[in-house]
Amino acid sequence: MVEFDDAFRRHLHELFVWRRDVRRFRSDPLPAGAIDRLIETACLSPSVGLSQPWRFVIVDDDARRRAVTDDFKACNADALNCYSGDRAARYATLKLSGLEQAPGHLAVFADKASDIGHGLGRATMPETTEYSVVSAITAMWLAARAEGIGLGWVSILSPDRIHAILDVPSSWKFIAYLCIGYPEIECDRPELEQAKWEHRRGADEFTLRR
Ligand SMILES: Cc1cc2c(cc1C)N(C[C@H](O)[C@H](O)[C@H](O)COP(=O)(O)O)c1[nH]c(=O)[nH]c(=O)c1N2
Repeated sequence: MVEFDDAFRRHLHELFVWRRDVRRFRSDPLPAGAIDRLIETACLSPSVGLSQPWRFVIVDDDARRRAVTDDFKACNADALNCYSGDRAARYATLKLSGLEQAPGHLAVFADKASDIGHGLGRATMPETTEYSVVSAITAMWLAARAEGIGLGWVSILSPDRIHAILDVPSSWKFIAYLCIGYPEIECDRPELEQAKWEHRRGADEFTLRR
């Protein structure tokens, strides 16, 4: 039996406050096995029917990393075109990936064809497969921060292109491309808030009582 005291809870809250989406990485390499350890922690996450649908691809190959970065640049240029005026000018100043600096690249997929878990919990809500994978990424994000490692989620990518670049089974649905490394700076405020793109709102704005 493990118990968690007030000091631990306060510390854990600090972890939530100081977890950041990181796009600016130092060039120092990650310690050997760091990404594997984060994956092991992610595998402790809840999953629908204990299906563990997460699939991880550690991307070390330079050509593949360059192809992903090129896809990001193309998708980000398209995204910029969706804005106009001041919003477009502001979007153009945002740094929205650390793909070129991060020492670690990790792609995460959900295996939609796996029968692990025997379908429990998925009949009426097949999307719970993807939800399970997202919960694993969140655990990894926090575990990384606890080790001083930053993680940045990149979704400005074309899933079909990522599939082709990484040559993964067709039943795997692309969920996230993660940049992993030591952050240039630590901050308790989201970078998009600092850039005045959006501000973080309080829980009362998102909570109904019935
Ligand atoms: C599903 C998903 C997808 C993305 C993100 C997050 C999530 C959950 N975020 C990070 C996002 O911008 C960030 O979490 C918020 O701005 C809040 O900042 P903190 O995570 O609190 O630092 C993100 N950030 C970015 O720079 N490029 C991206 O493509 C994405 N994509």
